Amino acid sequence: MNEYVIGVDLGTSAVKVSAMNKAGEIVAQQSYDYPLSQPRPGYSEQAPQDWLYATTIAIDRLILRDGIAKEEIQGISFSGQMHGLVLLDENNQVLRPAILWNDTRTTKQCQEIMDKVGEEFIEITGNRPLEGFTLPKLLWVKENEPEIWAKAKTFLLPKDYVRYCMTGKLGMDYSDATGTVLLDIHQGTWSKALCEALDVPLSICPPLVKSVDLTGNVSAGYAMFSGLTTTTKVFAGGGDNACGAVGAGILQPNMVMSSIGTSGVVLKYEENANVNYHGQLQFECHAIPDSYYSMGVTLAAGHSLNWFKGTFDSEEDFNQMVAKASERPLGANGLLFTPYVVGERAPYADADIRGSFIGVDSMQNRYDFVRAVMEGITFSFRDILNIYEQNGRDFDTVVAIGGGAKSDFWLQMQADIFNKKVVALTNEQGPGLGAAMIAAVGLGWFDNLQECAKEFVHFGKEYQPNSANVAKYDQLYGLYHQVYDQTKELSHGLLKFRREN
Ligand SMILES: Nc1ncnc2c1ncn2[C@@H]1O[C@H](COP(=O)(O)OP(=O)(O)O)[C@@H](O)[C@H]1O
Ligand SMILES: O=C(CO)[C@@H](O)[C@H](O)COP(=O)(O)O
Repeated sequence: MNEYVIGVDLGTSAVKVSAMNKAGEIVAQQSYDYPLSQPRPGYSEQAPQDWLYATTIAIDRLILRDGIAKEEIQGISFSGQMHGLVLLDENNQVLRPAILWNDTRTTKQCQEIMDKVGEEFIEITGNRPLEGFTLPKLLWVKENEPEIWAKAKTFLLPKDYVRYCMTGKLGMDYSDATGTVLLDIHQGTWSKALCEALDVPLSICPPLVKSVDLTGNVSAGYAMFSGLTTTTKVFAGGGDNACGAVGAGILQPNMVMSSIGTSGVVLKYEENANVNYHGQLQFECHAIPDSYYSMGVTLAAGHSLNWFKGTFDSEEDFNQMVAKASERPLGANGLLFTPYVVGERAPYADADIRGSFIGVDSMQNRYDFVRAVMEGITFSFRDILNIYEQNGRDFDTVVAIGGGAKSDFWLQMQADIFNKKVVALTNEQGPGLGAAMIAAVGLGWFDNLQECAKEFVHFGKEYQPNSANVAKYDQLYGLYHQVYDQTKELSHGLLKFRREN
């Protein structure tokens, strides 16, 4: 009998499931999209049930379309979009739509946290309270929806909810728990001090588990619902960036990952918790036990390109659109774009900033705009790389993952804008691959994730910086970097206008 593990990558736009064998080969992949609801400026929600149905359909397609027998699925694990708040009542029923990582309604609650706890918050959690994180979302529900808050017994993150539905067991792994900013990163426990200071019951926090821990087998109920078998073991998994880093082989400090998914991430492996970026970057537990990572997040990376495509022409696919953009001149005929279309997290923690095109000229065409969007997203990654450099961090290789890494053109652009070697994976499945690796280690196929990486992670093409392009992009970046300060007041004024009218 063949033996497979399944990595479930629960993203913001879709769930992608990958079945892998012991040799680290991807034998089948399926995906299923789900909608995102943005009912008001700054709001971003999804229905947890959609994640469950989509995941189940995608796994069933592996069985029905790809011929994987249910008994061959030895283990399943997860990579999940981080920070999203799923609130459950005493019967573990969902109380309201999940409030996602890119929802920025909680500026007031973030301020309250700083007023009540101050700089000690960063000491305890390794992070500044930002709108995207889970704790401010809990405080928002408490303040704005008291009737729901009164019924709330447990909170989970997106992938934990799907895993709960599969196994009947509640739990959250450390890599995702850091992203709630309720975890004491030094003690490795939920922070009693923060719960007390902010009047959040400690009992609302689920049991903590390690990423590679077995959380249970597929339950009889889920087996009946899905057609899977109760012999399949389900392992905790991790936040998508922790899993992305595992799947991209970011297992030593000289390597950095860049991920262009819905969000954009520049991530660095950290050996211990004694690093301090003063809240400028996020600090998280890794899926690898007793390891950590730091990262800066661009809220709308792929989302900016997706927004542009959907708003100005939905017919073309990404490959066609990007191919035509690659034929436009570097610098898009004098057009700059800042990707702040849903606010920003790094390097500017500013929920009210919005994007801009600067230098619009009647001789530019649609593909200058596409190119400017791609360049602007990549400049925002450079802003984050600058923070690492200013903190004396040294690295030589950037491993690129996410939907954006499907494009050769964008990979070369990253090498040119970062002035670093950029490496792609042979199969761009960073987070899903990381999740499958967690299941493989959980099953005992390998002693640890580092050993598993030797078998499962395959680096592909390398992109070296082109010195002529590096010089031109340096010049443009100098201009890009001024746009935030020069558009901030205008952006804030426009958002205020929208809210008042
Ligand atoms: N062929 C392509 N070339 C360039 N960018 C692409 C391509 N396909 C997808 N993308 C970008 O990748 C994004 C999706 O990335 P993905 O990692 O799948 O997102 P998520 O995990 O957040 O759902 C899209 O929004 C788009 O911007
Ligand atoms: O908020 C963060 C990380 O802090 C995001 O990276 C989310 O985890 C969503 O990821 P994608 O859907 O873009 O993969």
